[in-house]
Amino acid sequence: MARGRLNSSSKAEAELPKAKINTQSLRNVGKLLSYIKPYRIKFAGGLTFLVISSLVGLAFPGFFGALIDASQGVKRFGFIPADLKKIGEVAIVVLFLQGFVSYFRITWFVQVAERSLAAIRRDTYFKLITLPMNFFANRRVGELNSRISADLSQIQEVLTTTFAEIIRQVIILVGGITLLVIISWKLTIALLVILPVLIVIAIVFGKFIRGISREAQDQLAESNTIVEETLQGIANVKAFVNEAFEAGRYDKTLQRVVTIAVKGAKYRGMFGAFIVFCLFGTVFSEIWYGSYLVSIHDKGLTFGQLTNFIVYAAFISAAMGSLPDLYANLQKAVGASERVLEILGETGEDVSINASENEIKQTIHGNLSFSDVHFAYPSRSELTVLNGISFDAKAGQRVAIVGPSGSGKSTTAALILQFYHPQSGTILFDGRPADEFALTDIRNQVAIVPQDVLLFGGTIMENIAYGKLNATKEEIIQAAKRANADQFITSFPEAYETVVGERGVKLSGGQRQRIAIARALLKNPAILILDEATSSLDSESERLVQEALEELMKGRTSIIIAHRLSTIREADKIIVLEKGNIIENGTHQELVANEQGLYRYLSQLQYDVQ
Ligand SMILES: Nc1ncnc2c1ncn2[C@@H]1O[C@H](COP(=O)(O)OP(=O)(O)OP(=O)(O)O)[C@@H](O)[C@H]1O
Repeated sequence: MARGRLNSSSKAEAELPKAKINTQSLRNVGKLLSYIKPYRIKFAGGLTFLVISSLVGLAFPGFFGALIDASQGVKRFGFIPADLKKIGEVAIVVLFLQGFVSYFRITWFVQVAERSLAAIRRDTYFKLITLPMNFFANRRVGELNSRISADLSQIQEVLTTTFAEIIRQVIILVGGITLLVIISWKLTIALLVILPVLIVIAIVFGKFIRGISREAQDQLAESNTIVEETLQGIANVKAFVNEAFEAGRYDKTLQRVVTIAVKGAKYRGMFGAFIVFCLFGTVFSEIWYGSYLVSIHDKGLTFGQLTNFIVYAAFISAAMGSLPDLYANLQKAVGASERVLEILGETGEDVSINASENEIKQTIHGNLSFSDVHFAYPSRSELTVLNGISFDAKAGQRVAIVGPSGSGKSTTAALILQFYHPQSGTILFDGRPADEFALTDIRNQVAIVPQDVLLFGGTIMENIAYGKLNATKEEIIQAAKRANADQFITSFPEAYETVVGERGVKLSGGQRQRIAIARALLKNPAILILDEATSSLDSESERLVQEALEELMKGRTSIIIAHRLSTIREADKIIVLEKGNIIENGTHQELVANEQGLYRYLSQLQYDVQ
């Protein structure tokens, strides 16, 4: 499973799929071009300079011919004298202008592309993080990540380079052929008969060889996966004494890489021989025929014209050779744009990109009710997860939700946070339906201490401040003290500046939980959801976490998703869920009194009922 996933992502990175270019797909891409609009003047300037620099680039070899002819006393163009010095002076002015135009063309294009791309990146990222949870249920993170990296980089390449290159090469191709015809139509016909055939063969052959090297790359990725897997699970490999097995497995894939690479090398060699023979053969034949035309003085060519011809022929062969790759790049960018547009077209949640607009407008005091809530996850609509749930939590009360795994406890929490919306029934805050509140008002006044606390790569200080971004240092330290976290934090040499997360210090489960509690304390919510960790902590850590939780729960409505029943005896109300139904409801004392009840049974499993 893991291997398949890793492979497919490395393949995706190697080659983005191409899309068909038609009016519909171009119209779609046109929508992304609206990001260029603010910079349209620069873009138009860049385009104009591009056309000028391409035309000048095309005209420049004319000087070579003129120089050679002038050296032999032949005057090529009426407007350029047959004087080496004068030709040199004109050429320097043209070169200077060309440099000037090229500089602005490149910097302007890159400026426009970088700025518009940053705007597209920002919008895509913002859209992604404000999309409803359900969107993420159906997609893999890796896939979404590639939208922001690979797809947008492809669009960027087209905007910065490919687009300009296509225009330049087309101008060179059309202009070059026209000039060739003017110089010598006989040589041009000879060239145009051979060149396209050669180029088509070269492209087809090149594609075939690329296919083989991609196959070798995929195979190599497969072998890298083995290394990754075994190193990650090295303890397993050693425990089962499977070193020899893994080495054999790795060796087998390496052999396959070598076989494919050797096969590729054979074709590559043939390709090289073909290029040497045919391409140089063509060049030789052209020069041979050209020299013959020069030798028959009356209807023939001048030396300068032959030189020009050779240079232009090189230009147009390069243009013909590069266009297929450029076109393929364009196709990939069209595909990438369509995928990015798909995300931009999704409907996001009602969250503003301006933090000031997300501030609390309506205060919630902490009364929470579920009224006949029915819910099924949109991605699995056939499975009813909550089947008519109704309960009340008055402001300041502690309500515990217990029940077997899969009974719908976490789903209830997700609904309180408005991650999903019930198909029927209502969730009420202070007696008013949730949809009468701004989404951000609800989420700003509900905090969750999750089972598995995710710390971001950054300092402990920053991680606690995630609960209130504008918190002062004193507030953060105060929250950490109340969460029983200050002591362990200050025991690190860098205290609050200690970097945690993937590249930093690893914190224990209990320490991470206390950071999460400090975060929630800073947020100071009216309603608190505690998703109790399933894995138990050692008793000292447990005591510290429990104390911190007591501090956190003070004075606010707390919904406790409990796995260990010992922690909820003092709850004002315990709701017992089974398969999405509330089957029991009452205080600990009331529920253990029910001899046939599920709660009593679950309690007996964990400890003796008292
Ligand atoms: N994102 C989701 N998409 C589809 N189905 C889901 C999703 N999350 C949970 N479910 C399903 O909903 C049901 C209830 O899951 P939920 O996580 O609410 O149970 P739980 O009581 O919290 O379980 P546990 O104690 O194991 O955490 C399960 O059948 C689960 O498979």
